[in-house]
Amino acid sequence: MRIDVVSIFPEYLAPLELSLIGKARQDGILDLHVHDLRSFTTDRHRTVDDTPYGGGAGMVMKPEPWSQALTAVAEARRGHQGKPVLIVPSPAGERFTQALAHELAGEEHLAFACGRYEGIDERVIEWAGEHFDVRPVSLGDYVLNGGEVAVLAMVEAVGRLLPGVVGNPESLVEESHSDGLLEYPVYTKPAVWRDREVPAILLSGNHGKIAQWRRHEQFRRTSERRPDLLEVFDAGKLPKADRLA
Ligand SMILES: OB(O)c1ccc2cc[nH]c2c1
Repeated sequence: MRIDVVSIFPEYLAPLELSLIGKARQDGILDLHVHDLRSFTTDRHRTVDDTPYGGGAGMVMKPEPWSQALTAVAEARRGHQGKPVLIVPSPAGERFTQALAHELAGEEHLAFACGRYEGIDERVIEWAGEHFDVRPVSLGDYVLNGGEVAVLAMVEAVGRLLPGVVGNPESLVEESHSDGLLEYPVYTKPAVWRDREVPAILLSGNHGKIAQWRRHEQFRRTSERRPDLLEVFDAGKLPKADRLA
């Protein structure tokens, strides 16, 4: 299996040189490549983030460096069958489970996009679908500062399932858990990127409507990706009007 990881902190992935995963790499079972996102920027300051449209705290990762990095990753496997899987660690993703680890262990090529700040411009996730089978994935319903720790966990969970990695295959058994709503999508400049526009409401300056839109997006995403979470959320008896239209 080939694995590519894109991060602004490539040194965060150093632990993958250790222990069973490190040995799997030495044995040629795992072919791991880590890429620094900043090497795909073109400005003097190697800028990877900007302010969020619609306001709010923090910064959002710019789309263009990501498109350059992910294009390079996709081209590394040109000529191979099917689209590689792109895992985007995110608190707003499908839940990572042992079943998913087993599914991913059957793939020829996995790519991981490590977000930071408030996340990656949502249009990158949409665009990447042209080159990858894109899977936003959450380790569980808590928030880290970026995707790297999640990648370390997932690479270990998947790598250990590959034949020849753990000494005794009998020892491969595990579980997982969850509650709450998923995050809304985030956007930053430019307002139009590769013919994809930022939702107009986020440019309106109407903070009430923006908050309403973001709440709706949370329910839309949770309904699409984590319906199991809605049952837990409804236990709080939220008025139906706040639900999806
Ligand atoms: O909790 B997480 O899995 C996670 C993943 C990516 C980002 C980017 C900014 N915060 C993040 C948290």
